[in-house]
Amino acid sequence: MFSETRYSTSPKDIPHFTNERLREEFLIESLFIPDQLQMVYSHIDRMIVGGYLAVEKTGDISDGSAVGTPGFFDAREMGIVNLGGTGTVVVDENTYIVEHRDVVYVGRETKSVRMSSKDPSNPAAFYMNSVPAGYPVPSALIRQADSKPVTMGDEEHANKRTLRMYIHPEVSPSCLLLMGITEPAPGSIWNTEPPHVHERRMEAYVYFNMAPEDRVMHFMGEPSQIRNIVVADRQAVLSPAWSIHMGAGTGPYCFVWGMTGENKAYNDVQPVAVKDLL
Ligand SMILES: O=C(O)C(=O)C[C@H](O)C(=O)CO
Ligand SMILES: [Zn+2]
Repeated sequence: MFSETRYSTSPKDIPHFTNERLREEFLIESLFIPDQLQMVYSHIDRMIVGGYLAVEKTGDISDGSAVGTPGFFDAREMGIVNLGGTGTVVVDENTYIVEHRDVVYVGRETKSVRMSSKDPSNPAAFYMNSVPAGYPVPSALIRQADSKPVTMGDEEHANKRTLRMYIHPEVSPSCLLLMGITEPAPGSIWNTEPPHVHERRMEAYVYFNMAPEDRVMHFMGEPSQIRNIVVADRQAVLSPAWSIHMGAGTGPYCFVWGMTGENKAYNDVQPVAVKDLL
């Protein structure tokens, strides 16, 4: 089921990494291959990052042998974000019509998830984050209109953006998964400023709605050892608890952020002033 398994990395290793090694550890390049479920198992808080580009076939997630339980969701929850055209997600007996930027929450003890597209010429692109969950929460469709928007930053710093919370205690509950989508305002290029670390949670990003020729310069690492990863459309990045994360795009972009760890306290973060980055 997993195209790759990634193990955890110590921040002490980062100064010794080549660019290739940095990309190998933290960048996930190919999540959207027509009709092939792509799943990367990360040992960073055991988050699974997945993608399914539904063209002709229906993608199915039910078998748990790869995670060591009879069913995939016997001890896991998942968030599914549609980055593409209209699709359908069937979670056991519930059928959800999922538009671009809608999110489906799948709770622990779900038996099966089936994903398909309405129109193969404009396929749905389902992006997934799945993490261990201690108790079941009912599955739900969270439409963009139901998400909670928060506007941050300003034009002077080119970091004005709208962050939308979807899987979040104030919007739609989960066990330990948090997910949302951030979009910079036209002309703003920076996300997540000031940067921060969150010692008690890891994070994964997928960048999307980018022109093929554009790139996001994603910055990561301990505040005193900043590195960058060049990221293209629909590529994902893993962000360990010890790493800052911020990025600047050469053109318009959006990104999905997903987090898990000890808590769901979105504000349990330690900001780092840009002037302190080295
Ligand atoms: O632009 C932002 O700021 C974000 O989107 C922040 C992420 O949600 C994040 O890093 C949450 O910890
Ligand atoms: Zn963060």
